[in-house]
This record gives sequence, C-alpha cells and structure tokens, in this order.
Amino acid sequence: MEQLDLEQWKHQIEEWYGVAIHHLHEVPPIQLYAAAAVLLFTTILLLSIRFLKRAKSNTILLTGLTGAGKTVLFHQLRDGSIHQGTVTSMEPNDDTFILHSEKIEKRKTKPVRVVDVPGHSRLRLKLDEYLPRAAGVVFVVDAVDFLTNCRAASEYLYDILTKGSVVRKKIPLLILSNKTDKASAHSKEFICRQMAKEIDKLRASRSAISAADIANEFTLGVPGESFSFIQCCNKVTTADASGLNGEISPLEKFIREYVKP
Ligand SMILES: Nc1nc2c(ncn2[C@@H]2O[C@H](COP(=O)(O)OP(=O)(O)OP(=O)(O)O)[C@@H](O)[C@H]2O)c(=O)[nH]1
Ligand SMILES: [Mg+2]
Repeated sequence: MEQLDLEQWKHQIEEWYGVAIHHLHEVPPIQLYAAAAVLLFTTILLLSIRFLKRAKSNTILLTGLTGAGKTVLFHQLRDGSIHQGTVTSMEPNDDTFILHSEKIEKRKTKPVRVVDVPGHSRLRLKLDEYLPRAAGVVFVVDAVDFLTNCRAASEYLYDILTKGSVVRKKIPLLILSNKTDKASAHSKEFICRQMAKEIDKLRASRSAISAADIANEFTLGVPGESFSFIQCCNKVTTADASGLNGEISPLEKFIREYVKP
C-alpha cells in the first residue's frame, strides 16, 4: 500500500516537473534572467540586513544616580583628565573615541562610543534610546554617599535590569563603586549585598502591584529565593574605581571585554 502511494507521488512530481519545464521554455529568456536577478538581489539584501543587525555594537552606557561621578569617568576615559564634573549634566555626553590610556600606549584599537546618561530622573528616559544599541552598561554608584542613596540606586538598577532590551539581549552590566579614593567609601561587596537586599524588597512590592501599572517588562530573580545578581540572565559584575584619581582600569577592562579592540 505504502509502495503504491510512493509510486503515485513519484509520478505526480514527474508530471509537475514536466509542466514546469514546459512553461519555463515558453517564458522569454530575458524574463527568466530578470527573475533570477531579482531573486539574487533580494537574497543579498536580506543577508546584508541580517549581517548589519548582528554587527557588534561599540556603545557603552554610563548610568547611575546624579552625583555618582559618571561625567568625571567619561572625561577620564576620553581625555585622561577630569575636565569638569561638578555640575549636574543636563544632556548626555555622547562621543566615539579611542580610550585615552590606549592612545598613550599607541596601540592600534577600535574606537568606543561612550554615552554618559545624566542621573536626573527626567533625563533617565534617554537611556531607552541608547539601550537597544548597547554592548554593555556601567551602573556607577557613589561608594561614599551610598547608604543614603541605596534605595534610589537600587530602584534605578532594578528598572534597568528588568528592561526588555537588557533581558532579551543579555546586555552585561558592571556595578562600579566609584570614589574609592575616599577612606569612607564602602566596599563593592558591601554595596552589592545591600543593593541585592533592596532589590529583593522591590521584587516583592512591585509584583504586588497590578501588572497593568508596572512599567517593568520582566521580573527578576527566582521565586521563593532571595535575590542575588547571579540570578540575572545577563552577566552582572562589580568593580572599584576612582574617577577623580584616574583609577579606572577595571572600567576599561570591562569596556574592552565587550567592545573588542
Ligand atoms: N572623591 C571623589 N569625588 C568624585 C569622584 N568622581 C566624581 N566625584 C565628584 O562627584 C561629583 C559629581 O560628579 P559628576 O561626574 O558630575 O556626577 P554625575 O554622575 O555625572 O552626575 P549627573 O550628571 O548629575 O548625573 C563632583 O563633585 C565630582 O568632583 C571620585 O572618584 N572621587
Ligand atoms: Mg554628569
């Protein structure tokens, strides 16, 4: 029975093939060439779009509360000096450059686009414009004034970690404890522990709000377990820095891990 079915199919296919060839012979060659050219062009176009979409981003975002030291870090990365950083930024600093330390070493490297997104709550919305193209996000924390800002910083970090663009693309994030030149600076381990605890509380309170009211697209952590950054689907790491003193090598290392030289 199966053998019969197979035979029938074979005949049918041969018949279709014959009809197709017959029709092809009727089509003027010029039309055939035109069709082949269109097919080839479309394939090349689709492949190029795919390739461009996959092209590695060279954008690193500096985020964090106002006063954390993002602008100072931005200038250290670009110019090797603090330039100015004492005024609250009202616009993002957005520039593409070779890292200053690499310029000194005269190494041949790829430029990095660094965007310093102001921490003012109204300007943070700008982050959404840059996130889809980010190769990495740096969350700068003032390690000196940390305790008073812990809740606000954790809320901002929670918002970033639950954004669809971050979760879907698994954008790596570095929690950078800044201002470690000051003796009163808290350790990065302490900062991460406290922020994880705050995020744990936020998780409970935010999931209690009706789904329609929350802007966060994804939830964090594992239900029934205390929150830890290891549970994030993107890689979350920590490092120390002092923008003021130019101690930024862990930040540069993070940048070069995700924007290859
Ligand atoms: N001690 C110390 N102070 C720093 C350091 N980095 C920045 N500051 C100081 O912190 C203040 C804020 O620095 P900014 O770089 O302007 O902070 P920001 O994160 O850009 O702030 P917004 O633009 O408001 O989002 C300034 O007075 C800096 O001099 C640091 O590494 N050590
Ligand atoms: Mg600034």
